[in-house]
This record gives sequence, C-alpha cells and structure tokens, in this order.
Amino acid sequence: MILRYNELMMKKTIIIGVTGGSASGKTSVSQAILNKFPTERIAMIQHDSYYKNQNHLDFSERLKTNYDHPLAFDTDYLIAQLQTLQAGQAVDIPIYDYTAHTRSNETYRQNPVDVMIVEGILVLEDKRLRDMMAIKIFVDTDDDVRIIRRIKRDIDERGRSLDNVITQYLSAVKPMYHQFIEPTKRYADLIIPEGVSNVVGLDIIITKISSILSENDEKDIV
Ligand SMILES: Nc1ncnc2c1ncn2[C@@H]1O[C@H](COP(=O)(O)OP(=O)(O)O)[C@@H](O)[C@H]1O
Ligand SMILES: Nc1ccn([C@@H]2O[C@H](COP(=O)(O)O)[C@@H](O)[C@H]2O)c(=O)n1
Repeated sequence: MILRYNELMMKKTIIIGVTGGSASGKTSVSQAILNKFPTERIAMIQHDSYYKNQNHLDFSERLKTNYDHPLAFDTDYLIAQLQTLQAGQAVDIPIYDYTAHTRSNETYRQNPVDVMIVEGILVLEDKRLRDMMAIKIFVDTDDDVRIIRRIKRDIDERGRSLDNVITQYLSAVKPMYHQFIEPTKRYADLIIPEGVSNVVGLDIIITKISSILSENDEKDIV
C-alpha cells in the first residue's frame, strides 16, 4: 500500500502533442506556450529532429524522399528518448538540416522537465506516441493559408525555390496531409483554429498546464 502511495506521488513528465499540417502554426503555438513558463519546467521536442539520417545518400537521392510520409521519421528513436526523459535522464537530440535534407553532426542536450511538448505533422499518427500523450492538440489552418506561409518560409529559411516548393506541395505535402495528417484530428482533445492567433484556445491550454505544474509542486512538498 505504501508503494502504491509513493507511485502516485511520483512526478512523471507530462507529454503534450501538438500537430497540424505543415505551416499551420504548430511551432508558433508551442513557442507561445513555452514563453509563459520557466525553461526548466517545460520544453519542446520536434518530430522533425528525428527525420531519418540520409548521410549515406547523394543530395540528388535525398530529394526523392517523401518527407510527409510516416516512414521518413525514426519515431522509435523519439519514443526511446521520451522514455529516457520520463525516467529522469537527459538526452542528446539530433539537429536536422532542412537545406541538406539530413541530420547535421550536432545534437543538443535536453534535461528532464515537468511538461514536454512534442510537435510535428505526424505526432498523432503513431499510436505508441499518441498513447504517451496526456493532451493532444490539432492546429487547424486552411490549406491556402498554409501553402502561402510555406512558400515564404521554405524560400527564406530552408533554401528552396518557388518551383521546388510547388512541386513538392502537389506531389507529397498535400496528398500526405489528406492521407495521414488530417485523419488524426479525430484523436485531438483540442482543435485550435488559426493557431497562435486564437487567444482563447491558447489561454485554455496555458491554464491547464499551470494546473499540472501546481499539482507537481504539491508532490514536491509531500
Ligand atoms: N497565426 C498566424 N498568423 C500569421 N502568421 C503565422 C501564424 N502562425 C504562424 N505564422 C507564420 O507561418 C509560418 C509557419 O508557422 P510555424 O508556426 O512555423 O508552423 P508549423 O510549425 O506548423 O510549420 C511562420 O513564418 C510563422 O511566423
Ligand atoms: N528535408 C526535408 C524535411 C522536411 N520537409 C518538410 O517539412 C515539413 C514539416 O515541417 P513543418 O515545420 O512544416 O511542420 C513537411 O511537410 C516536409 O515536407 C522538407 O521539405 N524537407
């Protein structure tokens, strides 16, 4: 009985999934949440950090990968690293290079935190990952808004041409969204239209996280 009581009082990292289509505003929503809390209590891991390593492929071969398909990700590694964090140990997370279409040689150290946001287009697609999440959020933004944002971002930040963004959008991003991402909306606890502009939606999430952190503080006192 004492063991059961101790188990109940143990802190375990709460995982919050934030998904939605490409350029829907997942990162902006996650960042807006992070900004409200101390960095030692809440952090974000991006599924994109776990795109498979393609160092063994020529650049021209890397361009043929479908980056919007679940098989493009090493989700097993993400799950393993989340489990390590939940066991109270730090992990070294890969840093992805969108211009090279592969992992860089760098990693960054992530310490365990009370709340971990796991962000990405397919984080609700994998049942094992979904089952680790206490809260699941879908950022819902119209396709036309997303493609406009994506054109701008991919040209400014990810080393792409306009032709390249349009071809990739029509051949992979759009069909994969409808096949794999949009169907995961049904698993979401909260759907946030328009992402970070949705002040009420953000307030609800921030209030919920504040109460999770307060509960954890009470466990510290006991
Ligand atoms: N509500 C919004 N209004 C205007 N621009 C936005 C909004 N949300 C995101 N953006 C912009 O759209 C781009 C993609 O947003 P981001 O949050 O990185 O999306 P995702 O993580 O879903 O790909 C960024 O340039 C960001 O500044
Ligand atoms: N080498 C890569 C890897 C990924 N992408 C695209 O990134 C999108 C996911 O990132 P968001 O920030 O938009 O959620 C995804 O749609 C991939 O197409 C890429 O273009 N190249």
